Amino acid sequence: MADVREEEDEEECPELVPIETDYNSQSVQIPVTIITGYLGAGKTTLLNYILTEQHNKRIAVILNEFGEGSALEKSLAVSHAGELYEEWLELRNGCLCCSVKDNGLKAIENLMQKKGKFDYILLETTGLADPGAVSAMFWVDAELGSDIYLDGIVTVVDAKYGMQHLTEEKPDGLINEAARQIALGDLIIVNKTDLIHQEELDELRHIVRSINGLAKIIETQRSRVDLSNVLDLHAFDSQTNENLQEKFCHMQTTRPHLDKSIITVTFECSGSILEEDLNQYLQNLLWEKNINNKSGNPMEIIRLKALVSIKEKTQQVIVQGVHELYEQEETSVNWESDTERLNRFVFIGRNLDKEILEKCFSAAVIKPGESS
Ligand SMILES: Nc1nc2c(ncn2[C@@H]2O[C@H](COP(=O)(O)OP(=O)(O)OP(=O)(O)O)[C@@H](O)[C@H]2O)c(=O)[nH]1
Ligand SMILES: [Zn+2]
Repeated sequence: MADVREEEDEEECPELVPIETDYNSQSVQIPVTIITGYLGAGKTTLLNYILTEQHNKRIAVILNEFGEGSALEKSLAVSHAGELYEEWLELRNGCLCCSVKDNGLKAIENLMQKKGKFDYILLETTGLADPGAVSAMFWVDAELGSDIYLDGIVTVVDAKYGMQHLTEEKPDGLINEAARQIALGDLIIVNKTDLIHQEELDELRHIVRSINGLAKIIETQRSRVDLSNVLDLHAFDSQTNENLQEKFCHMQTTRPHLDKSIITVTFECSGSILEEDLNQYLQNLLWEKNINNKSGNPMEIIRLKALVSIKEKTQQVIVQGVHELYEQEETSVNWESDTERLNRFVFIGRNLDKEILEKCFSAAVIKPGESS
């Protein structure tokens, strides 16, 4: 990594080269951004756009074909029958590309060996993939976790067909893939706006927001989006803390728009919680699934973010969750005073009931002034 930088900066006076802590630290962590979205929404168009834009990064692109029988149409990919993954291609700006057939982890390991050659990974999922399962790859493997981190999930929505994808009924009450992809997005790109009228666009935007009350929504044509909106989002680590604080102020619980629809629920609750009680609350919700809504249906959490106050900890703790996986991380931010500790939660999922979610958490909280 250092060699690459030196080559680049060869002509410059060394004293003027800014010190980037990332490059100086022992192990450089490489961010991975997952690009998801329904079939044909504009994911590859977005990848190509990112690669050709000015970004001063060496980007590795992984095209992910988990479980898909059909051949990739990608002009970027090279096909070699019978091989797990395919040749690396050199792209513009020294970027790299490879196509992953089955085992995402293997491909990333392969990538890691070439780590010196790039500093960002973009992973395009197939249109029907559950980005939650893909993002889990970066959470379950601790060793990998030390080299790569999940930066964010970008969901591309087809402005013309998005509504149709979202309203499609699934058998046996399964979650609609298009809705799940929106629920998991940290950034949602509503693409192909050239193909629809403003009123349709407003309606689609409204539905997207009703599903995900947390994500930033951007409208595009040909997936042309300012790269600062896509890369380095830090959506899954404690650097989001400030960001999250600010977002909470604007965010509210959304109302369902479609049948069995996915919504966002937010709430605040003051006080502190014992770590074991927090784990119990999250595990009841995510693992046991024994917290039901008023109709008796278990709540299904797809995405969760929270800022919590753990008893005896001076620092704010951030909780991140995707489906059954969750993680707590201490932030660098201290609580200002013991009396003003405010826990804040965002849940995105199905069959959610704000009142019940809040009540269950609140029951485990030690209110200011109370002793445990
Ligand atoms: N009219 C219009 N067409 C677009 C726009 N963006 C992309 N397309 C076209 O839509 C088609 C699908 O785009 P891709 O980028 O391949 O979509 P994808 O999500 O990667 O598709 P899959 O990988 O097959 O799921 C291509 O023919 C693009 O040229 C847009 O903003 N407007
Ligand atoms: Zn594609």
